[in-house]
Amino acid sequence: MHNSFICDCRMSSLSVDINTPPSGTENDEGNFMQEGGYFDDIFPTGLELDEVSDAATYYPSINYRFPEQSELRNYELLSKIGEGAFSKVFKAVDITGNGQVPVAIKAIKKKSVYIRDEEIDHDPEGDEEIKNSSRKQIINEIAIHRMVSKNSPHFTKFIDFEESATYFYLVSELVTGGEIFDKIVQLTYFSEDLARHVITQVAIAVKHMHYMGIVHRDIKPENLLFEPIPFHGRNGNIQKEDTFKLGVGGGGIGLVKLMDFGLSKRISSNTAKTPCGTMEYSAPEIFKSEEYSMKVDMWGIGCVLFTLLCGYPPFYEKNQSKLVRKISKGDYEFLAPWWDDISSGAKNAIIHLLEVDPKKRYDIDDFLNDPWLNSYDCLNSPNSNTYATIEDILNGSFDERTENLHSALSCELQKQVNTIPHENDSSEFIYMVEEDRHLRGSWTGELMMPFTLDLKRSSVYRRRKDKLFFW
Ligand SMILES: Nc1ncnc2c1ncn2[C@@H]1O[C@H](COP(=O)(O)OP(=O)(O)OP(=O)(O)O)[C@@H](O)[C@H]1O
Repeated sequence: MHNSFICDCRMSSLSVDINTPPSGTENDEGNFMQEGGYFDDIFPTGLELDEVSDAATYYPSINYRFPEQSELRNYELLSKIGEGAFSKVFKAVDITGNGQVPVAIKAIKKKSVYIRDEEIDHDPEGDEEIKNSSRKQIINEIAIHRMVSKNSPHFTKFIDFEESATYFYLVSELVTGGEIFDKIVQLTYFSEDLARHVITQVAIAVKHMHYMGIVHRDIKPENLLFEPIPFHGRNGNIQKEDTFKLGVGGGGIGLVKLMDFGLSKRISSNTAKTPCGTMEYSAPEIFKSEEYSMKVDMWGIGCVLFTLLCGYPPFYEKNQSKLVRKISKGDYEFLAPWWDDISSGAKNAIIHLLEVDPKKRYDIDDFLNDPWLNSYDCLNSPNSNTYATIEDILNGSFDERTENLHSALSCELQKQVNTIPHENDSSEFIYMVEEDRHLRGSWTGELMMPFTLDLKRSSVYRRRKDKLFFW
């Protein structure tokens, strides 16, 4: 489903001047299409779906390097850096003079979103309804992305939005390290300190979301990106983690950012009912159709932590119904020899996260206070080069905000908590919901998101399984 993160920085060779807008599509103010769409107040580049659809015909047929470029107005796509089930993600630059820092653009083909809806909607009342529901999904993703990333470094920053006849374009901060998933593949598994470094930052991000009344619902290593820090594999071996430094990171992983809000949801009463997520990381209550809450994210954190520490996910079965049975019973093991050297503190944290009963499961504050999470092995080894050096600071791999994750945690949380709009005074979100009501057609409840069982890239698992087999 995802391509590896290959940051190819070559400029695309466009054969036309894409700074020149297509004729006949601008209004007097220079805005593309008619103003007044409900996106306009939320997103400066907002466009109305129907008006845009007609405009597609004005585009000259040009051989762009990427077809997604042809209808994109303000950015030039440079290279493809990722792919989701229904989208392609590109490295791009703003061509309107609003900054030269490269950004990431997720181009979602509308048709694929509509087809996905058709597959899962049992009784669609026609195209319009499907379009509206898809649009609602996208609005939801953008609004949540925009809200949560405003005041926290642990999310990819939301930057902009464009809509054309064929695509939704979501513009966000470009994170250059790649996915944590690929790091697990590269290193096979992480030291406990590096696992703490990653999962603490995920927990801070989740705390931020939960405080805003938003549940992410798709926490997995593929949705965790990182800013790189210099990496020197032990003895030149790139598959061995280097020294971990508190406040800096290790294994080439610095700041960690949570992304992909496609399944995120604002839940007012702390509960939600729509089954969704990536199967291996989904909590048992989802399969049991019970009401579930913010605690599903805690299960996701548990699955990620387990995977970071041993290199394979806690639940894996090719057969989906067997997988569901295993998850429902919380049937996982700390298999020897993989878990022999992993501390009881780490196992204890996982046991509390992978607790089948959501009422007994850790909530985000319980996890942030977990003793294992709040201790670092490197602090107990006097000879190790634990802290950031001048070199780290000079080469930018030192992140002041996380100078000492151990103590910065509470300070960071406090800072974030102070800037989070409280549930009741989140006018932006309320506004979005109000605007949603203006959608044509009726909105008939939530979509059932399909489970995506994708272990194609889980070479981690295969590698571990092979090793187990030959052990
Ligand atoms: N801001 C970003 N910076 C760098 N890479 C990114 C960024 N956003 C996305 N990517 C890359 O593109 C991939 C796909 O993005 P994303 O997960 O948002 O797409 P999706 O269609 O929602 O995927 P999925 O099918 O998992 O839901 C990511 O896994 C990541 O490798």
